[in-house]
Amino acid sequence: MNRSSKFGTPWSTVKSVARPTRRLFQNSGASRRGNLVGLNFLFTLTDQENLRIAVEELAKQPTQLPQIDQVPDVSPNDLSQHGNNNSSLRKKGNKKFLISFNNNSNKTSSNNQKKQKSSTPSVFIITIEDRSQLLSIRRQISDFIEFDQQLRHEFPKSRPTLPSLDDRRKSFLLPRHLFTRKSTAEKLESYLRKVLSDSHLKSSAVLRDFLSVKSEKDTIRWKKTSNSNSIIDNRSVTNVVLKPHKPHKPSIDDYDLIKVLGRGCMGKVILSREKSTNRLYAVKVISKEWVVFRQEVDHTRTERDILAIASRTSHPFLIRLRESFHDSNQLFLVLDYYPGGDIATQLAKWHRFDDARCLFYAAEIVLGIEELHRLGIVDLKPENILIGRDGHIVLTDFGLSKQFNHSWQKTNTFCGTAEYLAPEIIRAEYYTFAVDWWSLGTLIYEMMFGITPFWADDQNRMYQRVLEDELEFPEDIMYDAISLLRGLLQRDPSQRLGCGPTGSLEIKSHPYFDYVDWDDVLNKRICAPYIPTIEHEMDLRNFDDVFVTMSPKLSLPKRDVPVEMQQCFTGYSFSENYMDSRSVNTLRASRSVNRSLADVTSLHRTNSSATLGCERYDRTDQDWNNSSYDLDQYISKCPTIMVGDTKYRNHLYLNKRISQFLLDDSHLNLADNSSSSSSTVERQTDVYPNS
Ligand SMILES: Nc1ncnc2c1ncn2[C@@H]1O[C@H](COP(=O)(O)OP(=O)(O)OP(=O)(O)O)[C@@H](O)[C@H]1O
Repeated sequence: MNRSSKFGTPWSTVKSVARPTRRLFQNSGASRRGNLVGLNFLFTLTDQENLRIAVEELAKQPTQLPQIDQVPDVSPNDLSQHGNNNSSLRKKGNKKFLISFNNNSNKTSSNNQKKQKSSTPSVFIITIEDRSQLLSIRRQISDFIEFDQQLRHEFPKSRPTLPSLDDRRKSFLLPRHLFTRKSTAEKLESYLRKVLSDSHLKSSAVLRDFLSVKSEKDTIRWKKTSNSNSIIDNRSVTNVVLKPHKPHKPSIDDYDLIKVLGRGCMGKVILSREKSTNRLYAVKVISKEWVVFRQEVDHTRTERDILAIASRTSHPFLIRLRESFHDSNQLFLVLDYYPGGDIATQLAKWHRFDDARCLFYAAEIVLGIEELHRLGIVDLKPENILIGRDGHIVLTDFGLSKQFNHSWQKTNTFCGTAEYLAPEIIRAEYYTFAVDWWSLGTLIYEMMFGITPFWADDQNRMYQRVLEDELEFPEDIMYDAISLLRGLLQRDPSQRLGCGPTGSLEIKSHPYFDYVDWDDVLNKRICAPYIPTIEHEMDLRNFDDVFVTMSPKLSLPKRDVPVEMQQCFTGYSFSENYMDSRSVNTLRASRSVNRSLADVTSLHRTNSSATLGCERYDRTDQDWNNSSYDLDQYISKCPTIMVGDTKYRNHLYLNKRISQFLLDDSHLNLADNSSSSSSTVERQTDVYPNS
């Protein structure tokens, strides 16, 4: 295929250089030299038609063997000497041949040559062109593999798979007519095309990082804007004056509000369509007026922080926050839309679930809670479990720290999910991750029997029952289920299932889950026993009519939020698209330093990824550098949790400690730390300047 004609790009100007590029993500000296490295190709995300992509393999550099005329002449006598280890030359006509008299060295040398040949990595030139820019970067296969792994981590659900890049075996196995030999470059090209045509992937930080300028050979050229005929401005990127990129500031105007899906204490959740991508999201709208006058600022900030932390990990069973922003009256959380409704609505419809459904949901919820605990988050609200189109669930709406408040009675008057509260919370004692295992026990009980174990008409009576009453079961229940529920609904948290030294493993290895392959659960390889009926995109039958018939319009505030109170919401904005390379690196680093972090924080169940939310919290905050006072104040207001024998102020405090630890490069032993952090600082100042 003639790529020049296909893309109209000056392929002839691309020189065949077969030098291996630096490893991707590994910022070497060049990266610290200036603002060249790390520069992004800001291709027009919505302008797919004008996006041109090409991948071409550079000719391999010939293996470096000694030049024939550099090898010294050897007398024929030398050839007869046995045991001569040195390579010698024999003349044959005009030609000279390299001969070795030592079998071993002969082998080694040819092995070395082979090795050298095969270890010379292929280098691919990726060219991407849109209306205004032309990107030309060099990557190796290993870079693609690393990129694919990053995507796999960030987007476990949907992403194109990196093709098998070695097709030799297939060529023997497949009949000839079925075997179409695609070059590696073509395979990589179609892989990249798929990535770039996925609206989520193409705006991800991982892709942004992959397509950024990493070495001096990588270039971005700007086309002359006056001429639409794809004329490239020949100035190299190094001498173009770089204007800081100001990302689009998200607002509710980016969405068409369609229908109300639900309503809670905090506000409405509205099914909305993002105008630029045509995708549906659930936008949670919270009135600032309500937040301020009900003194719920901390709660709303905590919710946003926890959502941001959870979004980082792309866990299959945790809701994903796409972005958050605010205007003068409202706060907005843009979440993935789950069309199957929530478990509460399902229970209202079916009253109780069959055994298979209970086991299926229980297993997925266990993994969701496990992940929350790994992130240092407690306080799961189990009634907030949403069902996806495929029947799998996600946990949402976690992190309302109202349940962490010491003055719990006061919190309770605000909005309660009292049925799931663990006895230690009701007794206003310090509590640990154990509270979530109690809540899980309550939820499984409810899914099995259609009623919570200590249900009562009157809330106070319910608390009393939670603290005192015997746990009762209907007669026809399986022994394993009874044993699991007794274990989870232990009043003494230290005796509760899941709270021993092996943590959640205690639950996962309980006989109730005997036939569960946890790896299959995590990878969603188990078919959901119930698939919600959804006939078309706008089918809202799984949501309560009471909400669906409400007006999706944003209501105007009855009174204005005082100007001085507006600053409470500084830094509320978040976008998953701005997870910069620092965060990616930190995430990678966090895995490698997990053990030492656990030592530092005495938090055996918290993983340092918890820092990411805090990092975002810090870094999206425009005035963060001057606002450590605010954070301290914020932390001081946060309720306390117990982790082992240590008392902590909520997860943010932990995050801050771990963040500081991570930011101290000496612990990390990462080559790319210093440079990546500097690029972050550059970029962070651009994020939502007015937020
Ligand atoms: N991402 C989503 N996809 C589909 N429906 C959703 C989504 N998020 C929320 N909902 C619906 O909206 C309802 C209310 O949402 P949510 O619980 O987050 O609001 P809230 O104001 O925090 O409520 P709460 O009173 O529990 O604090 C949910 O029960 C669910 O039915």
